[in-house]
Amino acid sequence: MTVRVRFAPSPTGRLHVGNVRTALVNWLYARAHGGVFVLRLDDTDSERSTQAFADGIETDLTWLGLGWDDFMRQSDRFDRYDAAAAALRASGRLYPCYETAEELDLKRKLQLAQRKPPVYDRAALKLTDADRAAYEAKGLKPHWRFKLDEGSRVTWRDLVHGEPSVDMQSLSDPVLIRADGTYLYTLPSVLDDIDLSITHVMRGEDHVTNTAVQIQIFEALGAKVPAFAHFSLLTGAEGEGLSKRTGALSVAEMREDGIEAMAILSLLARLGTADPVEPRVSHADLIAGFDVSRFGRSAAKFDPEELRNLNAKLLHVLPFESVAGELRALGLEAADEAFWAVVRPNLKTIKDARVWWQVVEGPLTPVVSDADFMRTAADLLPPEPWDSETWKQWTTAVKDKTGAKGKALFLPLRLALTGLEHGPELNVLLPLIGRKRALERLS
Ligand SMILES: Nc1ncnc2c1ncn2[C@@H]1O[C@H](COP(=O)(O)OP(=O)(O)OP(=O)(O)O)[C@@H](O)[C@H]1O
Repeated sequence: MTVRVRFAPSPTGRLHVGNVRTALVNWLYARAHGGVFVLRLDDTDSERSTQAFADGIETDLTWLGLGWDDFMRQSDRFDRYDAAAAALRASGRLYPCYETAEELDLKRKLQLAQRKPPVYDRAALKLTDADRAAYEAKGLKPHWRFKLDEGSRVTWRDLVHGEPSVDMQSLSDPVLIRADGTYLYTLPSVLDDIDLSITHVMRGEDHVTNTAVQIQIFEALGAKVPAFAHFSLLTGAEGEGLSKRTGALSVAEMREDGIEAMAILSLLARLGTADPVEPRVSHADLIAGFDVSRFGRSAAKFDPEELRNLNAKLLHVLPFESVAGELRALGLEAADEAFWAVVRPNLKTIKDARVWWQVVEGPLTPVVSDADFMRTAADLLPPEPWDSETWKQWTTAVKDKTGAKGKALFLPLRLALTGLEHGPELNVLLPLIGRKRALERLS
């Protein structure tokens, strides 16, 4: 059996890290099992879904390297949903209800006052044809509820949650179709999963109750029920919930800030597991380290500070080939492997490379406090070619001549050569700066 999984966001905002964690576990599960990863846009809500957000989701996934093998868009499939709804009506599992929101609210309040669970009382099932005709004559349109098989608990084997079990008597028959004829998420999602032959539905814990309901819909439609995995939801660093609509912790913003896709993925692949977070340099590395059984049920916090630290750690080990494109995009076309090897231990984000490129290439304003000292140092600069020994030879000569040592020797030279107090090791930086520019800066 080929594993087939899907990531199904609604195009109502840019992806946040919680969405991406769900996309990532699906993608990794597909790749680790030689399976198929489907991107499905849940865009039945035409008021909040936009093409721009759909494009944004594709841009984000592509940038993250989470490519999809198949694509589906719910707004293309209303005929299919209508046909399935008709079949459910015919079998008596989908029934029309005419209560207004106010009436339902009142019912709930009464039930709560009587210490009863606020579950829909199925009054609509008792309506006669004449009652329904009377509602229609008043211009009322029905919403449609799925009749749950309330006799039993629904239980399933969950790759993360063990064996969750939902008491169906505690649930109201869910509305599948609103009075304006639009579909809620529940039914289209099941039909898409059936038609895409999805074998594993892997999503956030926000869907556990949906799953119990959807299992009954799969069964009512005579379809095979897929396996499920519900991952704990990621929160922000303070435990706050995430929503695409607020735009917080969006990957688009992280990319703007110069964070590496692999840093985001490395962190998300480990949050919610007991395994240590470590930088992964490639997708192949992530796949090799992936094990769905490592994910636990406790909520996991996403800390932007942890991401920034991991990003720095990752940059320190990334080979030049992995960043050549990014350096070009920053306008550093001539940056080469030697430059990368020298500067990468000093980077927090790739954007910092621009600072060091300017330190190497100039122009910069040297900081010179003692002109005589610099003149002496300039006179002692060895002839080229330079290598990583040159700095030591030169500073030893300057020390012997001037008597300066330690910080008093190195800091003025660094300030003159780079304009900055800190930075890459000068033994490797000096050969990149070269004799001509070094002389200009010392004088
Ligand atoms: N905080 C989260 N952590 C992990 N997964 C999440 C989180 N929020 C949503 N998801 C998952 O992302 C997928 C896409 O969900 P959805 O488009 O509803 O995202 P959302 O952020 O809740 O959207 P919106 O804010 O627009 O309602 C679902 O599988 C959902 O379970």
